[in-house]
Amino acid sequence: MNAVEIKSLTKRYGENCALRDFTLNIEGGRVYGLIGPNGAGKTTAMSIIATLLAPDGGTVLVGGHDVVKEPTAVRRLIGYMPDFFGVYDGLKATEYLEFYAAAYRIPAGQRPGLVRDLLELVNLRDKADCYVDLLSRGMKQRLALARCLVHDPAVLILDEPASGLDPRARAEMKEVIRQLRRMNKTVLISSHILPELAEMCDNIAILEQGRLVASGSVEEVTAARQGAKILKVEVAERLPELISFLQGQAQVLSVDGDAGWARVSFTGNKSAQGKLLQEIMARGWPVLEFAEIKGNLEDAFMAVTGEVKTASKILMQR
Ligand SMILES: Nc1ncnc2c1ncn2[C@@H]1O[C@H](COP(=O)(O)OP(=O)(O)OP(=O)(O)O)[C@@H](O)[C@H]1O
Repeated sequence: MNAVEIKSLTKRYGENCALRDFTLNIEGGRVYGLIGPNGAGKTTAMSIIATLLAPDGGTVLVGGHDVVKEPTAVRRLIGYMPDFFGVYDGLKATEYLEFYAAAYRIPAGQRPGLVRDLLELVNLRDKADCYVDLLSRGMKQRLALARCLVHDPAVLILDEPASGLDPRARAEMKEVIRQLRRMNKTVLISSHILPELAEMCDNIAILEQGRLVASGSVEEVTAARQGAKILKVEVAERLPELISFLQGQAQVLSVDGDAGWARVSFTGNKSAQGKLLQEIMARGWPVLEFAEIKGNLEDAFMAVTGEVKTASKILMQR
């Protein structure tokens, strides 16, 4: 059964269309990653699911309840962690969670046990008596996640929970999310940290300029992109010139040279790859490496988003 059903969701901010006909079904008990570059519409989509923002069109159902018509029922089912949040000064971690437990009308007798369990879950048991404003950023993020779990929601909406964390804090956050999956929670998590999302998520959805451009299991999305392989072309000199040359070639969707070599999104087959290599060599570039990079989530992301940019470029040229 789908825990969240997003259908033809549209949201505009004035002239700016932040979500365009966005449709996605999120199966119960699974972890979904929402990936997209800055401004893709991830926070907008999550705010609508969390009943904090009204859509301009389309529907979102959480546990069968409409976010616009039945916000109270939806709020009972979800825990939402925004990408930016504050913690109250002068409260200890335990008091902070007890405050939220009271707000959710958890009976007073149950609160101490619940708070202990939540602190245990997010690995903050030894910080129970620490003032929250003195916790590290990673600890605050985990405490905020514990806060989202106070009312035992079935669905968690986590907007960039690992942003700004160092590698150790990210690993700890990742472990908590794995634990949520074991607890059979449905989790929608947004991030820019693609390889980490791949490890944590069952499924991914890629948003670009408010549109869903790919969704499915990590493996499916990667396989679907096989039509657009990523080639690594490394040359000893004249890289900018090579990039311009490649951009003008048939079957090249996009070229990125940020890593010191050309990352080419290429739709041709093996023989077309061979021809491309011959062309490059015939023009005198000293080729150090010419290889197909095995697909992973990051490549899929690059290929997909590159494709969208290319598509928009083509449309604009018409
Ligand atoms: N309150 C607002 N008023 C006007 N425009 C907004 C508002 N919030 C978001 N936008 C615009 O809507 C688009 C989508 O923004 P959104 O924050 O949803 O993207 P995002 O994918 O979460 O980005 P990021 O990864 O940078 O957080 C952007 O173009 C953004 O500038």
